Amino acid sequence: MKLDPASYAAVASRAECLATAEEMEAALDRMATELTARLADKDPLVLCVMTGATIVTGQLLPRLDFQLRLDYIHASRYQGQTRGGEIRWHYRPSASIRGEHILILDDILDEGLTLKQIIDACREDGAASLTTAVLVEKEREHACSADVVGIRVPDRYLYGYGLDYKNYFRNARGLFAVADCDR
Ligand SMILES: O=P(O)(O)OC[C@H]1O[C@H](OP(=O)(O)OP(=O)(O)O)[C@H](O)[C@@H]1O
Ligand code: HPA
Repeated sequence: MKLDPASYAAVASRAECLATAEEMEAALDRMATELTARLADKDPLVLCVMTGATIVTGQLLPRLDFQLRLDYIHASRYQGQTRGGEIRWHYRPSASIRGEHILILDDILDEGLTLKQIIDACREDGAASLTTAVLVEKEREHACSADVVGIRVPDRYLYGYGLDYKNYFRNARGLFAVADCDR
């Protein structure tokens, strides 16, 4: 569904900035340092979890100054809504995973159900090792944890840096929480 320009502007005007672009860049720097320590000698296969992880992947990879390869994996459970449902698999690169040191990159760990299913899938497909990294983690319980986290924020509905609100705002420069009335 499309958001009309007036509604788009109203959502943006009511949203609260939780982290500026500068703070998100600092989070990406910290992630790069931690991932370099873990993976620089592993020739990892990086899996970008589509679609939300496109921004963190694009911003993080140039900060990783070592040998790696990039592929993607696509499982989603929000479908443009603000509450998650059943996981839908769109692409699972099973044949490429066996024997590889896998780095799963996602934009957010919320309930953790998406990451848990992706971890289970990569184990089932024979990954040699698994490292997980998320740009944002909500302060709440999760079905699984991530090894590397960029920034931790309160449990509100977020957009920006890859995170969408009704399929919009992935390009927002900063991390924003929508107002309760927009949730
Ligand atoms: O921890 P969870 O509660 O499972 O939520 C996290 C997942 O939700 C979002 O994906 P979404 O299904 O919205 O697809 P998208 O990447 O296309 O936005 C996000 O990109 C994570 O993959
Ligand atoms: O807070 C969120 N915002 C956008 N996408 C999401 N997917 C899980 N949680 C969120």
